Amino acid sequence: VAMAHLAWRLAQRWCPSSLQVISFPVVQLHLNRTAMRASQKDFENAMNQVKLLKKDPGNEVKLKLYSLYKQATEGPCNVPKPGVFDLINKAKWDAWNALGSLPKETARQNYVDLVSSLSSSLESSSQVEPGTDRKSTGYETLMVTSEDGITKIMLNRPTKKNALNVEMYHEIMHALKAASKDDSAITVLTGNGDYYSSGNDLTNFTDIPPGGVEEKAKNGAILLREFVGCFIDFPKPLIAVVNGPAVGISVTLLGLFDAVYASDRATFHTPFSHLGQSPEGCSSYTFPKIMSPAKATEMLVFGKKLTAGEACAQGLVTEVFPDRTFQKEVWTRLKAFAKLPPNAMRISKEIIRNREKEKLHAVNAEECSVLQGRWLSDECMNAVVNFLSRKSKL
Ligand SMILES: CCCC/C=C/CC(=O)SCCNC(=O)CCNC(=O)[C@H](O)C(C)(C)COP(=O)(O)OP(=O)(O)OC[C@H]1O[C@@H](n2cnc3c(N)ncnc32)[C@H](O)[C@@H]1OP(=O)(O)O
Repeated sequence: VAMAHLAWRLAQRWCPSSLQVISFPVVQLHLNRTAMRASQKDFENAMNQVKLLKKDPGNEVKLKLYSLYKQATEGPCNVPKPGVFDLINKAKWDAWNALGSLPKETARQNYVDLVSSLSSSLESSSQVEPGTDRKSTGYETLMVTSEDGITKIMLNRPTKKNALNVEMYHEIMHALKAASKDDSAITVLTGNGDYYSSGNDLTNFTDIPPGGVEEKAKNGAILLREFVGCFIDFPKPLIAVVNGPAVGISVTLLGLFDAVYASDRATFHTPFSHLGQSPEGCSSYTFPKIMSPAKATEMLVFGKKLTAGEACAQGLVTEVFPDRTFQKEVWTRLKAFAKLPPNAMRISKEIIRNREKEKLHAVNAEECSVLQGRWLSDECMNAVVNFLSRKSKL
């Protein structure tokens, strides 16, 4: 009820017309002109594009635009948190604050990317020519764009640190299936905001079906198996652009990527024992192979959090970049990769991965079955309850 009320209040305040709503940060842009540096022109173009949007992008997107704008121009949230009853300003504050210490440059880039995806998605689909560069949305929890031979799947719940809710699992599977068939050469997974992903959304455990917790655990295991299976079978080069901290399943899956580029702000944390859970994403097989059994045990059993540099030294991360230049350097490199002959890349990936596939599917099935049992354990239930009742964080 509170959320519906908030959405209604936001709509009332911000939506007399989409231009009026979204032009709010444009005005401030001019006041903050001096804060702009290298990509000021792109940023200003993006602000202008926003004014030309024909359809209202919705409150969630407007909050994102607002927070990225504030972060890009003023840096991390620097104003006191509004009171609980000041719903609109609290929503805006929450969105801005959720960006944490995201650098101004990255916020500007994310703003430009977001506007770019909106400009395309909110126009008539008849303007999209088959075979040309395109951007697609229709996703609630992702931003998916396809250009320069790269399909980019961006996890897009920054206010929840890109935690994977059930909808996001389904949308990622859908986006991967679409990417496997589109005309892009490579596919990239990344996160919007200051986190890459905080892993499984722990509120996934709260929606109990009529069959009770057993049915919930069984459904979770089926979903997880299908989800991880999509990564095992993905046919094109799959690259993770780890823009910030990664937790849980967002870390374990990295063992199934073809390359992992990380900002030096990223950390890698798999606190399964703390959560009464056990490894997934085929990490019980890939991690010992990648980094040695003992190092894998430190991560997967003892929950040791690695810095980006440590993860790179262990072979989980391919290369680490300074956060300041991360986006620019990585995307320049990816654009060059995407120009390589796509069939050759696909075939080379196949020959590297194929002999492992059967094993990976078997490991996935076993991990899901073990996890199904863990989700019913007191250890796991207590950990989830503690998080949800704000008694614990990682
Ligand atoms: C069906 C398939 C299942 C596959 C299983 C996979 C296993 C895993 O992935 S295990 C890993 C699970 N993840 C966690 O345990 C992380 C829990 N989150 C945290 O400890 C903290 O939120 C954080 C350390 C990630 C960030 O702390 P910080 O203080 O910077 O920010 P917060 O105020 O806590 O977060 C903002 C906002 O986001 C919500 N949130 C963040 N992560 C999650 C999450 N994993 N699940 C649910 N909600 C999450 C957090 O509650 C805040 O929400 P509110 O603003 O509404 O309070």
